[in-house]
Amino acid sequence: MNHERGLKSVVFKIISSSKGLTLAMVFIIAGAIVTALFPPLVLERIVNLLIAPEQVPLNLPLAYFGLLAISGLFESGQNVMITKFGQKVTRGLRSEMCAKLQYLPVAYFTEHEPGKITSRFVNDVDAVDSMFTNGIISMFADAFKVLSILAVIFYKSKGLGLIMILITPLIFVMTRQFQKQILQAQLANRIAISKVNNHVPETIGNIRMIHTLFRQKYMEQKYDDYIEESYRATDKSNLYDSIYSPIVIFISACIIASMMILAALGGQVQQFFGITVGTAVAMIAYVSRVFEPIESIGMEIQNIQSAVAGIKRINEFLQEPERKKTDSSITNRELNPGNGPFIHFDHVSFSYDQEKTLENPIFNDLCFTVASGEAVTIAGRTGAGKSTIFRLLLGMYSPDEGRVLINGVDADKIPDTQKRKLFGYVEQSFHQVAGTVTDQISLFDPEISFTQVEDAAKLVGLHESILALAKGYDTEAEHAAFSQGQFQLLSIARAVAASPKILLLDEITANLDSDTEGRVLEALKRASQGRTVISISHRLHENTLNQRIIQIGNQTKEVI
Ligand SMILES: Nc1ncnc2c1ncn2[C@@H]1O[C@H](COP(=O)(O)OP(=O)(O)OP(=O)(O)O)[C@@H](O)[C@H]1O
Repeated sequence: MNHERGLKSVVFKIISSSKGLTLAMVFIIAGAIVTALFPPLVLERIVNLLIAPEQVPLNLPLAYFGLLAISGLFESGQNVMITKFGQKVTRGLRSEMCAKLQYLPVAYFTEHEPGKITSRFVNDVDAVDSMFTNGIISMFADAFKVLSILAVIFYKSKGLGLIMILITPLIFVMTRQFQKQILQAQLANRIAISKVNNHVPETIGNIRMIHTLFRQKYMEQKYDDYIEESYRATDKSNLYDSIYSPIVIFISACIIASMMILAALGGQVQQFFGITVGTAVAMIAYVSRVFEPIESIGMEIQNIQSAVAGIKRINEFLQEPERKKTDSSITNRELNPGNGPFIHFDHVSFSYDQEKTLENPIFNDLCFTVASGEAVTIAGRTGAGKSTIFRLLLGMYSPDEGRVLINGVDADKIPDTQKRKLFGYVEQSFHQVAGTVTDQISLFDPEISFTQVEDAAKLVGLHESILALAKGYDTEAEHAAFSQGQFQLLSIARAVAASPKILLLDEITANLDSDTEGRVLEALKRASQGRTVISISHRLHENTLNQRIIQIGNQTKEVI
């Protein structure tokens, strides 16, 4: 499956997978636009009959109320459908982005802060949602509403239609100006409020220093300035808000009054503007209906504008290059140790920064082998590249030159499906997942049975402690009061649960006291039986597993 495509094609895919919903939405929007035009036309007929004077058939007022009700229903339906459609797009987009995450190379996660990635999923997707629910679709619906009203007015009276066509863009420009001013004031208010919110904890946190250095007046003044800023901004926003409506009412009254005056004039003007009393009533109804969608279009444009940046960022995220393809034909059997070296770093050169590969590589022509069942320790100063060796072995990165081989197979070609049966990776600290104690060990892997989970816990000596918990293996991990050492044992159990051939141990006793360290090392000895073990250690004098040591770190040709 290709996940390297832009937002546009993802949205098209979501839309085409929900054709029924899209068609229903288009139908309901069209219904809302058309049905809103009818009630004033019926009113026109009623008034004309009353003026005639003629009997008004009962079905006309009934039709008027019926049409108003249908139009209201379509209007509500439109809102429901647009929201539903927006939710559908948002859900589809989030799941597409989540799938994309799985295909990104490890480097992406080191180069981008977690907060920023999360913000793509939360704020930026919300921006797309608001673009659909309160932006582009409603904007088209409102634009059609305005156009259809103008068309009916033009059809009824050319002169009045022309006046409306000339005035509508002016009303739109005025509305946008008001909205921009209100938005600016609201933004200024938000900034002022965030300053106020920061100021309070800052004052509390530094209260002793403020007293000692006699800065009370200064802090008080700053607080007053911020709330004054917020007060002014709110005041401005309220002012624009409160004068907009009377202005609109005044303009609409002026339009209606001038229409009526022109319609009442005689001669040539009468021909151009002339309307019946009934039509005049209908025109009044139409004019008052045209302002609402114009105001909405302004807000929708604003929503679209503020969504643009988020949409751009999501687009970039979706188009991020994905990690190298693995070879799905590689089977577990191919990774069973054979005659040659089990692990082979074959003249490996590597640098994280591709542009500086030649100037400053982490490894330059690194060579070493590890036999099956052997236990080795990688040693070297901080930053020498010990963890990088693990990352290359796990296939997270590819060497710039040379090959990293496991039983003759390139490590970066090994598919994810084989990794757990091949590697058990124990890190310095335990990373808990949401779930039970069993889940901590199995990591929700359906191929790991409960017996395997239990065996792993027994192997590391945790079985009894787990049974002592309120719900044993079914205890939620957050309610299991494990010590740091027990968490590290859990980490080893997790690593060996799938019976991997290779154990990678990254400074696993670094954060433990000597007593706990002893227990963990004992568990480790048991877990290492029959496996190839590579450890990273700073404390070589404590190399209790009596392993061969591979020293790295002089950045020159290294053959070990
Ligand atoms: N994702 C990364 N992107 C760029 N540089 C990195 C990345 N990870 C590590 N490095 C750099 O590569 C070098 C080797 O890092 P590595 O973590 O392999 O060292 P280490 O020997 O395990 O260090 P330590 O003993 O401190 O854990 C360091 O200079 C580190 O800053």
